[in-house]
Order: sequence, then C-alpha cells, then structure tokens
Amino acid sequence: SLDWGYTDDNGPSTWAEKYPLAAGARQSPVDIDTSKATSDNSLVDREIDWSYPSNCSYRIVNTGYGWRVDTYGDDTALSGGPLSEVYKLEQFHCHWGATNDEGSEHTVDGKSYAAELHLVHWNSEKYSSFKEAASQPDGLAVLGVFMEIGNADNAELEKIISLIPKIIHKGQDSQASFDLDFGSLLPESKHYWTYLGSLTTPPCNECVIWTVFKEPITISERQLEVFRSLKSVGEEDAIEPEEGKLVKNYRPPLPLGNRVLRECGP
Ligand SMILES: C[C@H](CNC(=O)c1ccc(S(N)(=O)=O)cc1)Cn1ccc2ccccc21
Ligand SMILES: [Zn+2]
Repeated sequence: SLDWGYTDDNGPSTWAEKYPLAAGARQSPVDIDTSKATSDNSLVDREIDWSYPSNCSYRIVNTGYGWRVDTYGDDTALSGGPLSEVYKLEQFHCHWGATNDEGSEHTVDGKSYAAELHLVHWNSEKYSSFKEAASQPDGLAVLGVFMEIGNADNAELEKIISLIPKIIHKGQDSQASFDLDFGSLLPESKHYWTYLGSLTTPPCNECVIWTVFKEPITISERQLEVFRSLKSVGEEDAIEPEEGKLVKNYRPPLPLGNRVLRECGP
C-alpha cells in the first residue's frame, strides 16, 4: 500500500507519524481568513510577475497522488510580489475532491473551491537545484489558483486532460511537449494573498513562499471527472476496476498560527 495518501488509513491526519515536519508551525494549506489579511505597504504595487514560454511543458506523469506536468525552467521566471529573487518554474499539478463542494487545499473564509492548481517554482538565484531549494525556508514559490466549475471546458486545461487517458496508472508518463498558454491558466486579476508555508504533501518541508490568487479560473465538470479517473496504483496492482481511483488528493487547512497573511492587489 502507499506510504502516505488520501484514504482514511494513510491520509493527512496520519502523515505526522512518518513525516514529523507535517506537525510543524508553518504548514500549508491554510484557511485564508480575509479579516486577518493585512494590506500593509510592504507589498504596495509589488505585483507578481511571471513569464513562461508556451513550449516549456515537456512531460506529464501520474505520481500516484495526481498528475504533474514537468517543465523546462530555463526560460521561465517568477518575481515580484513577496519574492526577493527570481524563481524558475519546475512543475505544475492540481488538487481536487470527490465532489465539487471540496477539492481546493486553501480555503477562503471557510469556502472550498472544486480544485486548486499549483505552479511550483524554485529559487535558482540562491540555490543550485530544486531539491536543494526544497530544504530551504525561501527555496520554493508556489502560485495557487482556485478552480471553480464553469459551463464551458477550459481550452488550455483540455490539452492536459486529453493526455490523462495515457497515464491512468501510477508511474505512467507521456512525453508530450505541448504548447500551453499559461495566461489562460492564471486569473486576469493579480489580486493575491501571500504567507510563509510548506509543501502540502509529505515530507511537508517548510520551504514555500505561497501566493494564492483571489480570482478563480473555471474548469468543467467533465474535465474534473477526467482528473478523478486517475489511479493511485500501478498497472500491475491487480485490483477491482473501481478501486484505487484518485477521487480526492487535497490536504485540509492547518492553523495559520502567528504567521502574517498579507494581501495585495486592486
Ligand atoms: C519534496 C520533493 C517532492 N515534492 C514536491 O516536489 C512538491 C512540490 C510542491 C508541492 S505543493 N502541493 O505544496 O505545491 C508538494 C510537493 C522531493 N524532495 C525534495 C527534497 C526532499 C527531501 C526529502 C524528501 C523528498 C524531497
Ligand atoms: Zn500542490
């Protein structure tokens, strides 16, 4: 069975047994209590700037915990906002729930969205590899984008979704350099919240500067169902067809504690 996961016997409430960092004071996700967000001048007009060439995605893989698109970081850049250095895009992935009223990791005043997209970057100015950065307090910068159910398919996401039937089982991957317009995967408004947190999966390293956009993007119910068709087990694990489906892969919020939650944007 999986070392950790999202079922009752290996889910988030059990992670701290094998991954002690999961019990830390700087964990993610958190509930974004908008009354606690400070819009102090520290971020005034420090908008988040990103730049991704459309051909930077080269592989999609089933990690057993969801899908992940690996990217060439060389010509990518994330800067501004709460960041003091330029970060490079390493990968992006998504979290979702079994039903549409749950699925995001961050919540806003207790409200969950149907899913949440994470664009994972690392501080290539200060560190020499993603792995090294993932053990540093300012090593990673993750952009969180809420996804809500809309009537239309999200055309950019469709390029990813069309590859999922090739990676149904854990460990499968598809080398597909597909052209992606990241502009359509990010909201129009650059209004965001930011705080210091962690990876939301084991080993839960407290190495992430989080930036969560306020405005969601949309995904269709059909597209979300395709995410839920992924399996957390390999092809060789002979189990019942309905078993092992990744119907949910989100960690519920952890206490913000005495961390500062800052807000920026119009
Ligand atoms: C963490 C790394 C594997 N995990 C991730 O890269 C990762 C990235 C983003 C998120 S999220 N959902 O927060 O955006 C979660 C996990 C491997 N790795 C790197 C250093 C390292 C040290 C020990 C064990 C594994 C290690
Ligand atoms: Zn994530």
